[in-house]
Amino acid sequence: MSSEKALGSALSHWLSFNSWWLLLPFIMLLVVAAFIVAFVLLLYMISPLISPKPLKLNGAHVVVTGGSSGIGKCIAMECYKHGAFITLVARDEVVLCISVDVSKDYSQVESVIKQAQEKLGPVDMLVNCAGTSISGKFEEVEVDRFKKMMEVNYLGSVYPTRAVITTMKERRMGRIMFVSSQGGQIGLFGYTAYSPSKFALRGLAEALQMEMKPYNIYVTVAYPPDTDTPGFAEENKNKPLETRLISETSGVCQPEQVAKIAVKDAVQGNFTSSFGPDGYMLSALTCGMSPVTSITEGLQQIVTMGLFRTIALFYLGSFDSIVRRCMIQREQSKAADKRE
Ligand SMILES: NC(=O)C1=CN([C@@H]2O[C@H](COP(=O)(O)OP(=O)(O)OC[C@H]3O[C@@H](n4cnc5c(N)ncnc54)[C@H](OP(=O)(O)O)[C@@H]3O)[C@@H](O)[C@H]2O)C=CC1
Ligand SMILES: CCCCCCCCCCCCCCCC(=O)[C@@H](N)CO
Repeated sequence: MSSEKALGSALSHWLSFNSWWLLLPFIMLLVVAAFIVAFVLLLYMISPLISPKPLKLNGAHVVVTGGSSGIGKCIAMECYKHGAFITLVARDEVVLCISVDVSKDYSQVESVIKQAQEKLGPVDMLVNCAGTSISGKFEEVEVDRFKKMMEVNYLGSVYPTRAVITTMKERRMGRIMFVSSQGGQIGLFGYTAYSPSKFALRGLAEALQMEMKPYNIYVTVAYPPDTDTPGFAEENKNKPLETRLISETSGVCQPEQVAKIAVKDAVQGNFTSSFGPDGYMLSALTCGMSPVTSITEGLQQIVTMGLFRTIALFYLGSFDSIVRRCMIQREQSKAADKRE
C-alpha cells in the first residue's frame, strides 16, 4: 500500500468513527461567513443603483445657458411649465436674459451667475446648453475652429458649472445638465472638431458626478440626435454629404421632444439622457464606467451589451460604405470635370 493511500484511509477512518461532528461548528461558521460575504458583495453592487430623490421643479431656480434659441429655449419653457423660475444665459438679449459669452472669461460668467442668484435665489438646476457646431473634412476645417469648439462647447459648460457648484454643495442639493450629442458618443465623418468637444463633456460629467454624489448633486448628460433648431439649419448650409447621410440614420427630433425627455431625466437624476431607439442603443453600448441610477438600467445594460454591439457592427459597415461611395462619386465627377 502506498503511503498516500494509507494516509487517506486513516483520515476517513478517523472522520467516520471518531469525531467528524466536531467539524460541524466550523462548517456552520464557514456557511455564515459565506452568507455575510455574499450579502456585503450584493450591497456593494446595489449601492450605486439606488435612485436619487427627484428634484421639485415647482418654485426651483433653473439657469439655462443657450436658452435664447433651439433646444435650450425649449428646455427653459419645459421647466417654466413645471413652475420653475428661469434665468436664460446667452449673448443675445431677450426676455429675462443675462447677456454673456460663456466661453470667454470665467470672472464674467461668475458675476452673471451671482446676479441671477441675487434676483431669483440659489440655482437648483443648471442646464449647459450653449453650444455650436462646425462640420467639414478634417483638412478643410480652419485650425482655430478646433480651439473655438473646445472653448464654446467644453469651457462654456465648465465655467457656469464652476460658478454654481459651491452653493449647490453647501445646500447639499442640485442638478447639472450637460447637452452633448450623439456625436459625443461616436466620432463621425465631418465632426473632427465638434465630436471631441462633446466627448469632453462626458469625461467632465463622470468625474464631477463622483465628486458630487455625496452632496446629493446629480449630473445628467443628454445625447440628442439631429434636432430641428436654428443652429441645425445653420449647420446644414455646408455640411459634408457623408455627415448628412450618416446622421440621417438616427433621424431628426423636435426640440420640444428633446427638452421634455432631458428635463425629466435631470429631475430624476439620471446620468444619461437619450432619445429614440438609436439613442437608447448607443447609450447602452457606450455606458462604460458611467454611473447607474436604477437597477433596471444596470440590468438592461448587462443583458443588451452583446446584442447591441452586434447591431452596431452592421451600422459601422453601412457608414463605411457611405464614405466609400461618396469618395468614388467625388473622384468620378472630378475626372469628368477634367475631361470637359
Ligand atoms: N440641433 C442639433 O441637431 C443638436 C444640437 N446639440 C447641441 O445642443 C445645443 C443647442 O443646440 P441648438 O439648439 O441646435 O443651437 P442654436 O444655435 O439654435 O442655439 C444655441 C444657443 O446657444 C447660445 N450660445 C452659443 N454660443 C454661445 C456663447 N459663446 N455664449 C453664450 N451663449 C451661446 C446661443 O445664444 P446666442 O447666440 O444669443 O449667444 C443660443 O441660445 C448645442 O450645444 C448643440 O451642440 C446636440 C445634438 C444635436
Ligand atoms: C447599436 C448601435 C446603434 C448606432 C446608431 C448610430 C446612429 C448614428 C447617428 C449619429 C447622429 C449624430 C448626430 C449629431 C447631431 C449634432 O450634434 C449636430 N446636428 C449638432 O448641430
